[in-house]
Order: sequence, then structure tokens, then C-alpha cells
Amino acid sequence: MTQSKVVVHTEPRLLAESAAARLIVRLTDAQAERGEATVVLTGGRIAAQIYQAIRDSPARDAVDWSRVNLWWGDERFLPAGDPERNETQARAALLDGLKLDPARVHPMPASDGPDGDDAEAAAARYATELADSSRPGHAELPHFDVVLLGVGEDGHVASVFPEHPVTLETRPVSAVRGSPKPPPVRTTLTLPAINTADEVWLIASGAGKASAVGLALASAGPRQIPAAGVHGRDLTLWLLDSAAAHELPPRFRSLV
Ligand SMILES: O=C(O)[C@H](O)[C@@H](O)[C@H](O)[C@H](O)COP(=O)(O)O
Repeated sequence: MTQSKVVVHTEPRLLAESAAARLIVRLTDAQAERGEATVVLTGGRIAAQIYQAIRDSPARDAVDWSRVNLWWGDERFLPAGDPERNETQARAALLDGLKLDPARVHPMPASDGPDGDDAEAAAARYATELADSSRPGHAELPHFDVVLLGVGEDGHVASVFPEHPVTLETRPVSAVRGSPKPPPVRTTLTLPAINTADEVWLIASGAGKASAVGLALASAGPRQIPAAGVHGRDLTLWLLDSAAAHELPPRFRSLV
């Protein structure tokens, strides 16, 4: 039975620093347990701050980065190296400074890759790459220790947007057309894929997220608020700053 936890920090800098420290510990624990660790990265502003905090952390190399498997939860379907790609932003903020094993780094396909501008084919390709790394007993997906998710003002996570057909997708990876958040074409892990993770961390900063966070932790459904539809097998962790926590349901009010 998954455990839910909400942690509120007074300001964005503390949210980013503490999330970075938490991820370093989580990855080192996973490596101690299984010899490797697997994390699914997200895009966005608070995620970039977390990546930079990891980069600058004195504890950074407690993680053996050569034994970390990196996947992405979603990607803007743009040419390789485009500054708007989540991969480009993660590499600039953190990855380029780490001793990663390139064979363990799995960016989502670019729009100038082997599938050209066919986002559906690119999504299928990523699904195959995931399946090729799947864990025993799970035909389609590797073991995800942690999936990181930013939360949109509208309650989206990854590129699963409210009332979008992708909210009903059962395949692990989907193309997304008509994204309300530019660019319009993306690829994303779906809610069922995200929910295979041991832990899902939802990270939100700023007053603009307060409504979506409050609805997700109240009674919203996953089509209306996709963030309401994600949960880890062991832990669903909300990492918030005070501004994003401003509309938490009464049972969480003591945290703010
Ligand atoms: O490709 C993307 O845009 C992200 O994956 C997206 O899901 C992001 O995490 C949220 O929109 C929050 O972004 P901010 O932290 O910048 O508000």
C-alpha cells in the first residue's frame, strides 16, 4: 500500500536544496541495495534548480554516477540539442558534469532522429528501449527507483495534460499533440508507466501551483488533474514550497 507524504519548505531555494539532498541519499541507498539506481527526470524550472543543487552539492559524488540509469518522463519533440528540450536543460544543469555511463542515459527521441517528425514512432521507439531494459517479471518497463515530476498550473505532470486523450492511455509511452504548454508536440510516459515506480516525487513551487496541488490532494480525478493520478508503489511524495502549499486540504494545514 503506497504511503503519501507532503513536505513543505518555506522558500524555493530550500525546496530545491532539500530535494537535491533527498535524491542523493535515495540514489546511494538504491545502489547500496541493488548495485545501481534508476531515476526518471522531468523538465521545468524547479527541476532545473534541483539539478543545479545536485551539481553543486558537496555530497554529489556519494552517488556512483556510472551506475545510475537515467530516463525521461517527458520530452518536447524538438531537434536534438534544442535549448527547449528537457534533455538539453538537464545536461546543462547537471548531467554534463557527471561521470555517467552513456549506455545508461536514455533521452527520449528528437524530432530529427531516426523517426523524423513522426512523434508516434518516436514514442514507440522509446517504449521498445524501455522494454529492452525491463526488469524480470515486468515485460515493458525497468525498475524505477524514483520518478521526478514537476506539476503544471493546470495539474499536468510530465506531458499528461488535463482532459487530454493521453490521460486514458494504457501504453507506457505516448505522443502528445496539442499540448497546451508549448511546444505542442511531445512524448511522455503515461500514468500507468509512472505508477510502476517505487517512489513518485511531485515537486511544485510558487503560488501558481497552489490550486492544482490543493485539488490533486483533495478529491480531483486524474483526467481533471493528472497529478491526482500518480502514486508510487511505496511512496508518493509531495515536495512543495509554502506558496505552492497555500491551498492544501485542511488535513495538511499543520504543514504550512
Ligand atoms: O516538459 C515539461 O514542461 C515538463 O516536464 C513539465 O511537466 C514541467 O515539469 C511542469 O510543467 C512544471 O514546470 P515548472 O516547474 O517550470 O513550473
